[in-house]
Amino acid sequence: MKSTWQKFQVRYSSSPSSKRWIARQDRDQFVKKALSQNYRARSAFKLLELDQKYNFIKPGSVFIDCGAAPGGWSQVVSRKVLPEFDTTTEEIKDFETKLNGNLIIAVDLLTIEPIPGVNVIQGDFTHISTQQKVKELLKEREADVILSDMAPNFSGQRFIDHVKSMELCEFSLNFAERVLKSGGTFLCKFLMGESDHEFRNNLKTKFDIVRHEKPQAVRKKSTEGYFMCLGYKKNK
Ligand SMILES: C[S@@+](CC[C@H](N)C(=O)[O-])C[C@H]1O[C@@H](n2cnc3c(N)ncnc32)[C@H](O)[C@@H]1O
Repeated sequence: MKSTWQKFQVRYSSSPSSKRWIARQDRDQFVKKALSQNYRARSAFKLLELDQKYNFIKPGSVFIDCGAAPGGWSQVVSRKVLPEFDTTTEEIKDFETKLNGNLIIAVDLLTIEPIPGVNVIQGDFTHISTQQKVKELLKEREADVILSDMAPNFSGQRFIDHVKSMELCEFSLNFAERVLKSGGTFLCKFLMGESDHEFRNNLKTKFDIVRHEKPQAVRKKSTEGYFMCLGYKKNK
């Protein structure tokens, strides 16, 4: 039986650009690791590396994963805090009690195939209506961890992509300020450029620790970076 990746190769391997993309994927150690460990995206290894360094994915917590499709990061969270869900193939009975206080919410413009223990919302995170759906799922709880791996559709123009990416960062920070608990964690992807230092300075007024990270799974030539923010200073 063919894997999803093999089926993709058969369907999309005709144009030169897709051939180049497929060749790059074939050489990529993180694509291979993702396939062998059954992660939907190589980006899972970015989150795994950051969690290994900062240990912020802890059981009994509320996680919001913005820009979650196809679901690699939510898989990482689910596997760590709900390991028993990952191995079961049976229908999970008594679902609520087995969540052990964990609440994982994944949001994306695109559809996300179900992930054990993860609540999926399809919608634009920059829209109030989508954020409202997240708040409804929170049921008055505050979030321990807000993740944003949101990326704009790439225009190929570095400055434009940077600006759009910083806009998404602003939206996720704005949301975080409303639902993140004191001491909470915020992790946000951005594309480096002229204004990221401004955003970083703003983050520094709101969190005890703000680090610029570039995990190994980020491609060398990419301008992508992450702001890892720990210790949210609520009401400051
Ligand atoms: C790099 S991918 C995320 C990969 C994901 N972390 C994973 O591990 O599978 C970026 C995602 O951001 C989503 N995105 C971009 N803008 C968005 C928005 N305004 N609202 C919700 N999702 C958005 C895209 O649809 C895309 O799926």
